[in-house]
Amino acid sequence: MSSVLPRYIVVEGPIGVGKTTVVTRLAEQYKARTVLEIFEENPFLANFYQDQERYAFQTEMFFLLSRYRQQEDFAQEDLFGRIAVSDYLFVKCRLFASLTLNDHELSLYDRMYNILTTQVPKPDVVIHLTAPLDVLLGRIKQRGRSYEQNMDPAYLERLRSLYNQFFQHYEDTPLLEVDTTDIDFSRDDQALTNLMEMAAKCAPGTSGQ
Ligand SMILES: Nc1ncnc2c1ncn2[C@@H]1O[C@H](COP(=O)(O)OP(=O)(O)OP(=O)(O)O)[C@@H](O)[C@H]1O
Ligand SMILES: Nc1nc(=O)c2ncn([C@H]3C[C@H](O)[C@@H](CO)O3)c2[nH]1
Repeated sequence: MSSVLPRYIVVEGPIGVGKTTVVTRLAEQYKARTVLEIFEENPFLANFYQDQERYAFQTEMFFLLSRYRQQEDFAQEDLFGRIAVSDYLFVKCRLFASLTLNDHELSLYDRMYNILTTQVPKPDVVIHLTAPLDVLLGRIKQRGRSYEQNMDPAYLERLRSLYNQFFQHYEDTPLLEVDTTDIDFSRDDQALTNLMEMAAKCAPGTSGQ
């Protein structure tokens, strides 16, 4: 492929769809650097899955502040010559918060979110990965993180449709939507190459030729 590749690519989509898989495989194939979400550090996450109402605010604040910190570091690094690939958009924080927080919590949350979001670097292209609910549940089960095993399918479905709605109206950057039901990016090298070609065609100032 002789195309000019996008410099900063974000991969998004609901829980278990395969974001991290795609990002790490792209990073291997294109010697890119990664900006991966650090969810293991969130001390509230396992409790959140036990009792969402009680732990939602702490969980969302922790994700918001730690992602902000990570984006701040990323913005200061010299990207020259190297592609960067991330498994989240900053707005992910706000999407989850809108699902999990009550009205009072959300209005307090927004005061912080609206200040922080202005500083965040914008990708050249966003890849939105999709899959039906049963496929997501299957991947989450197969991955086997203990605290996710009793995830309410209704929660995952609300998140899935929130992502679909959000990207239907998304205009901030070029967008590529990919149904992953029958594509296994963890094994299929050609699928990964095709994905990068499509992303390059989408991004401004680049060409997939
Ligand atoms: N296209 C695919 N086909 C089949 N299995 C996949 C595919 N992509 C990822 N998987 C598998 O599904 C599971 C979830 O993938 P992954 O951890 O990459 O999802 P994620 O979107 O990053 O999840 P999270 O939102 O929790 O961070 C993993 O076990 C992975 O190996
Ligand atoms: N409540 C909540 N808010 C977020 O911003 C958020 N981002 C990720 N997650 C959960 C999904 C996976 O279990 C796990 C890894 O993505 O962390 C979140 N949960």
